Amino acid sequence: MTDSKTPKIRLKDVHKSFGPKQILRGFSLDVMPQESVVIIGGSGTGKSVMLKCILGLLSPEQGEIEIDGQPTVHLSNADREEVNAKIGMLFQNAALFDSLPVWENVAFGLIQGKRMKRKLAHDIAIEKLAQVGLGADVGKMSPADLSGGMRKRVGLARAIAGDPDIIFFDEPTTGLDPIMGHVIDNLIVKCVKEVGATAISITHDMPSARRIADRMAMLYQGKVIWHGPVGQIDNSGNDYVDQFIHGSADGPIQMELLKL
Ligand SMILES: Nc1ncnc2c1ncn2[C@@H]1O[C@H](COP(=O)(O)OP(=O)(O)OP(=O)(O)O)[C@@H](O)[C@H]1O
Repeated sequence: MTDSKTPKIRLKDVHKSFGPKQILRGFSLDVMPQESVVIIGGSGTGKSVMLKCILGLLSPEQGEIEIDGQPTVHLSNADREEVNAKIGMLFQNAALFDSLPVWENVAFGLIQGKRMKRKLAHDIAIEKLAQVGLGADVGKMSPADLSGGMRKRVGLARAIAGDPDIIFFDEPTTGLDPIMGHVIDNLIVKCVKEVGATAISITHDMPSARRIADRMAMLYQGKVIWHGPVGQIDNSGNDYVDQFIHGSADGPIQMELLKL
């Protein structure tokens, strides 16, 4: 058990390079239990790399990542599996298997990871589909026959299927129209609350970020250069944040393309 003052997720001075390319250069961030933090930052700044480091898919060459106060960077495979079993994930493209019916996509982690009996996993999948507003009839369909918004709902149902402590949302509204994006944001907020999870999201969609974040953190040149409650984002006093949230081509952030 951990107390409420222990961050659910702590990244301390994380460095990650690929050859000569330094992507994370001292990334530090604490995410408190049941907090929803959105990471913003330009394309290619390392937001996905940061999530992959937390999941153990990439190994930082310096720094530490703690979950519930426990260091995770050098875990054995078995311990890593145990940590990752606490984490749900909604991928950018929902990453559904078209060869399996919707319910089995939702139940995938329960059957494969938790070795749950199919009947029980099926019933939980139907319950989770209901939580995201989809009926049992959708459970029998192929993901290939669903609209983009429905696929996102199914991805969300799968992310919450194992009642995770932590959920990652990777660009949850990409590819959706603004109204469906809003609906998915509301569902994300509702589901995260119902499960009692801690959430980290990465997105370029500022209206979505404002809806789902308690706090935002801006990544620039491998570090968190500003973080604060979502209500302070418009008065951050940080020129980089201002440029980013207004999507302005002029300002201190010089995109690689603009240098050409
Ligand atoms: N396995 C890898 N090998 C080499 N380079 C990589 C690898 N993974 C990521 N990178 C590089 O790291 C940089 C950051 O990538 P990342 O996907 O984290 O960016 P991002 O901030 O999530 O971008 P976007 O918002 O466009 O999705 C990019 O330059 C990318 O090419």
